Formats: sequence, structure tokens, C-alpha cells
Amino acid sequence: MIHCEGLVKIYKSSEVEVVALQGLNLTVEDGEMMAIIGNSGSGKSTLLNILGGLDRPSAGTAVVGDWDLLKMTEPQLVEYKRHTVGFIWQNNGRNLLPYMTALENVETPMMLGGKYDRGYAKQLLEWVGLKDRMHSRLYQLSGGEQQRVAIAISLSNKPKLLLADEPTGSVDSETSDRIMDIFRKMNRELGISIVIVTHDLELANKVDRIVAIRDGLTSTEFVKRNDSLDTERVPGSKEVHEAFVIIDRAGRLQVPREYLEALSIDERATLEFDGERIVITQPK
Ligand SMILES: Nc1ncnc2c1ncn2[C@@H]1O[C@H](COP(=O)(O)OP(=O)(O)OP(=O)(O)O)[C@@H](O)[C@H]1O
Repeated sequence: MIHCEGLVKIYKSSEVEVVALQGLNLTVEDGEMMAIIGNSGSGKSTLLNILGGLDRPSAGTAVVGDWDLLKMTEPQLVEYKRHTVGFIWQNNGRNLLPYMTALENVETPMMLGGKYDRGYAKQLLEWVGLKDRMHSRLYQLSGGEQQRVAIAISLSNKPKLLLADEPTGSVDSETSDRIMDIFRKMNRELGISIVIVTHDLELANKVDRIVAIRDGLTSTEFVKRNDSLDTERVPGSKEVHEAFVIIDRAGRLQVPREYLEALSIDERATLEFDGERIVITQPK
């Protein structure tokens, strides 16, 4: 579904240049539900905005389905946003119309996209648990309910890929669980690929794969250890993820800063290979 290689994003203003993505690699399979984690400023939103067609990459490869995000013309970008991706923000106020009902809020983008389908709009609201509130105006709904309307809207164009930037950032833990259940259901039943950006490790643990971004590069990947086990059916089971460091085609990997600091390794290190292990040490 997603293939990024050597992806670079540079923000330029008159005085400064910020390299937000420095050659990032990421692959997401069709039908996968995964999370991206990373510290503030690591480049998570930049990546999501590029994948959502809201921002243009500076260099590298970024392909989503059949679309090449570096080569797309403006009209193709509009087409892409309209039919291939759905987007959910933490603060969805900018998408929702407060004096319209939940149903009208879902129907409006359908009309703009030329695919009006009232039955499907109602079905979406039912899926997100708002069957009884679909005729309520937005300002009459709680923050969590509004977030669920935003999820219904993001699915209104029947996207193949759903991008969610901190989707549970402003709701309580019960609503957060509910939102994750909805994502899981959409992923399983509609086969939508889902990428969730989050600070919340609890949330990230509910997906099969987590990719950590550090300084604009994918650094570590965590894969659920026993993904053949349906953990939802095993009460009290803890989901276990195994950590892998990501190595790109050129053999580059990111060594966690705390490891380097603990060994006082600065610009150079010694690399030894003993036939089984590669050992990084401080130069003698
Ligand atoms: N429009 C912009 N102009 C200039 N610099 C930007 C712009 N947007 C982001 N940046 C910079 O790019 C880097 C990555 O920002 P980004 O918003 O992608 O990080 P993030 O991981 O999503 O952070 P957070 O978790 O705080 O949202 C940061 O150094 C940020 O200051």
C-alpha cells in the first residue's frame, strides 16, 4: 500500500532550513494496521501529511497504491485525496460543521466528492456507534462522539488507506479504546490499511506493528510476537512486541543515542565481526 524510500522533506523559510525527513524508509502492506511513534519533532506529522497529499515531499520515493506522490500533478493530487485516502486529526474542529447534524456532516463531503449516498452515510454512523445520535447537531455531541463523526467522515469516500494523526489525543481512555475497536473493525471488515501516529504507547500496543521514527528516519520496528494468536479471545493476555533495528539498503542503522552516550562513543566507533555478532565499541 505504501512504499517510501529515502524520503526527504525540507522546510525552507527565508532564514532557516529544517530537514524534517532525512531519507526515511517505510513499507506498509495492503490491509495492514500499524502505528508510528516518535518524540515531538521527529517527523511523524510531516510523514503523514505527505502520505495524505497535504504536503509535497522534497526528494526520494513515496508511492501509495498506484500513485507516485513525487510526480503527481495538482489535479491528480485532488483526485488522490478524494478517492484513495481518508484523514483523521487529533483536533477535528476544522473538518466539522457545528450547526449541522452528524448525518449532514457525513453527507456534505460525499456531495462535494460527487458520490452522495445517504444509506452509506447512515451505515457509517451506525458503525461508529452513533445510530441514535445521527440527527443531533455537532455542538450537542461530546468530544469523543465528535471524533467518531470525524472517523465516519474520513471513511465516506471509501478510502483504501486511512491516516490518523493522534486520533485519541483529546479523548478519555474508554473512548480511546472504542475508537481503536472501530479502526480494527474497519481494517478487518473493509480491508482498509490504517496508519496511526501516536505518542501513546498503550495505543500503539494494540496494533500488529509499530515503527519508531527518530530524527526524521525510521529507527526501530516492533512486531507483535505471536500474531497467529487472536489475543482478543485470550482474556488478560499481554500483547508482546519484539524490537528490531531497521537497516536500510546501504546497511545504515540508527544506534540509540543512550547506548552511544553510555559508551562515550562520539563520531567514530570500532566495528568487530566475530562470525556471529557485530560488536560496536569505543575506539581504543
Ligand atoms: N511548516 C513547517 N515549516 C518549518 N518547519 C516545520 C514545519 N512543519 C514542521 N516543521 C519542523 O519539522 C520537524 C518535524 O516536525 P513534525 O511536525 O513532523 O514532528 P512530529 O513528530 O509530528 O512532532 P509532534 O509529535 O510534536 O507533532 C520539526 O523540527 C518541526 O519544527
